[in-house]
Amino acid sequence: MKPAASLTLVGAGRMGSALLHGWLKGPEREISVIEPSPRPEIRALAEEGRIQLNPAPSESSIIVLAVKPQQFAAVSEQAKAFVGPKSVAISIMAGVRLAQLSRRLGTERVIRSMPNTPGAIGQGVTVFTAPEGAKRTDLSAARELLAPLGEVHGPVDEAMMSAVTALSGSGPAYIFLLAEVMAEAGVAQGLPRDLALSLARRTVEGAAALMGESGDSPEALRKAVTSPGGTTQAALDILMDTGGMPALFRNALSAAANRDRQLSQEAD
Ligand SMILES: NC(=O)C1=CN([C@@H]2O[C@H](COP(=O)(O)OP(=O)(O)OC[C@H]3O[C@@H](n4cnc5c(N)ncnc54)[C@H](O)[C@@H]3O)[C@@H](O)[C@H]2O)C=CC1
Ligand SMILES: O=C(O)[C@@H]1CCC=N1
Repeated sequence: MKPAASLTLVGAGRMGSALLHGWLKGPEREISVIEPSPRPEIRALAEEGRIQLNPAPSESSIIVLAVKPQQFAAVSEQAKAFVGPKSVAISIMAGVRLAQLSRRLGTERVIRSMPNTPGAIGQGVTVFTAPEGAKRTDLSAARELLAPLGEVHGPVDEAMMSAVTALSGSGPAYIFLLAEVMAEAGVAQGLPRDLALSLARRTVEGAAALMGESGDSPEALRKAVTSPGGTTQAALDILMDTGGMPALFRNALSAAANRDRQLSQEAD
């Protein structure tokens, strides 16, 4: 089969590798990976001839930037060598704005996106934004590239991206923390650690799967667990009290969104 348009991934860390694995399951295409410290699995893919690792620069149809935002200024000098008039650059970096991508990469054809780690198993959600007047082909390239990670929303107004990052980009960490602290609280109630961790994990996994399969709202599902005057109500009276989860999450998301805005300033 004829390889599709060439694709260059810059940075094959946690998220870059997740993207790469999705692409390798899709239609055949020429994929280059720029990564100074490749993981063994990336080296193995290069040895199998499925990707080209650290090739000499040449114009690529699509360049995906998956390095840390703090590395972007330095990396852009290198990445620019893969960008030409026929290229579209898609960033998954937190904080780095469309205008900064354009300026550092020397092209107007840029897309800013925010995926999340469940994308590694195709269960993620990604939101993207694009400059006004972006080519339809660039928007569809972004949708196609991000689809292996799961659901894709966009293009949205760029002003939403800090909140998106705070909610769904960082969000999986909040859920993992929930499993951790539920397990610790079970230990405090006298359960053996292994059993507490296993109950917390299965509860988070099962609740997420039920939410997905039933399609019911989180609120309806919560109410279905809560017998009036029962045990759940006793716990929720604490969790939903002033200073409880609603206030904590408002503050936490505000801190994450502010950090995203700070990263934008640092990328200047
Ligand atoms: N981890 C997450 O949950 C999410 C991360 N992101 C964004 O994805 C980006 C990458 O994050 P992670 O994958 O977590 O970080 P990571 O640290 O796992 O990956 C970054 C990779 O970039 C490589 N790198 C460093 N200098 C390079 C260079 N000059 N050329 C090419 N590659 C270079 C590093 O060796 C590393 O493998 C960040 O900008 C982050 O904001 C976005 C959504 C979710
Ligand atoms: O923590 C971070 O900065 C990145 C962006 C969203 C998830 N991880």
